[in-house]
Amino acid sequence: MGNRKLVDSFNDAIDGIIYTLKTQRNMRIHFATAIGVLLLSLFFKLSKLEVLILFFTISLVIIAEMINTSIEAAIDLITDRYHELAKIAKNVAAGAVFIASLNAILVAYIIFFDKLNLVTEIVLHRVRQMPVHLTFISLLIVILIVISIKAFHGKGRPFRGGMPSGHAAIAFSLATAIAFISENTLIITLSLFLAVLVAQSRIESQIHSLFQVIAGAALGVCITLLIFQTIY
Ligand SMILES: Nc1ncnc2c1ncn2[C@@H]1O[C@H](COP(=O)(O)OP(=O)(O)OP(=O)(O)O)[C@@H](O)[C@H]1O
Repeated sequence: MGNRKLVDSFNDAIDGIIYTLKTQRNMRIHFATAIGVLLLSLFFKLSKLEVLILFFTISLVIIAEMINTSIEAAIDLITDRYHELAKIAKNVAAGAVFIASLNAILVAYIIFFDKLNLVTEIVLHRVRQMPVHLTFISLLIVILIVISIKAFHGKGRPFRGGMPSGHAAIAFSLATAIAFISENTLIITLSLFLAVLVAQSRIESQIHSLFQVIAGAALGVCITLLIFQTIY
């Protein structure tokens, strides 16, 4: 009987985690980020202490999100009307998640930045030295895919709708150029973030589909890469 109760408690706890994952978009983002960071950590020689800090940081964000969800549910149980105290309770809980997430960004930056910067330099150098014909082939593949899809679903003008997204092409072309010029992980991350924002805004405003944006981004990257391999 005692054993069964323990199993029940485990099941309830896991149900709680699954509920949060199913209902909270932020929790899905935390999970995806945690998986990405853990995968990344496999490629670097982290010390025991660094791994421990990583585990604690990931746990802290997930625990904060779960307590936030729990408080939201408790408040919604008490009232579905506007109440200043309900607002305070929910905002404070959300603030806790925000602090845990900021801490996670700081920890990731401190643990990975130096290691990533070295890898960035090596990767950029290798990509630049890559035989030009490989980039030409990649570009040709992207162009053929774009033309084929345009032939079947052709609509839109070069800078408004249709295939591919011109904005995504330019944004990712600039991000690629910035990567080669700066060779700095932080600057590359920030410029990629801007490019992704541009792409996301095209999808959100329903001017382009995800696929059109990806095609635009691929074109932008390939063309800029070619320029850097041959001219710059
Ligand atoms: N009953 C209420 N009275 C007053 N303000 C509320 C109430 N319910 C929600 N709010 C406000 O709306 C915000 C969002 O609350 P909601 O319950 O929709 O959480 P959510 O969208 O899941 O947020 P989170 O992204 O933090 O998980 C709260 O932070 C609070 O400012």
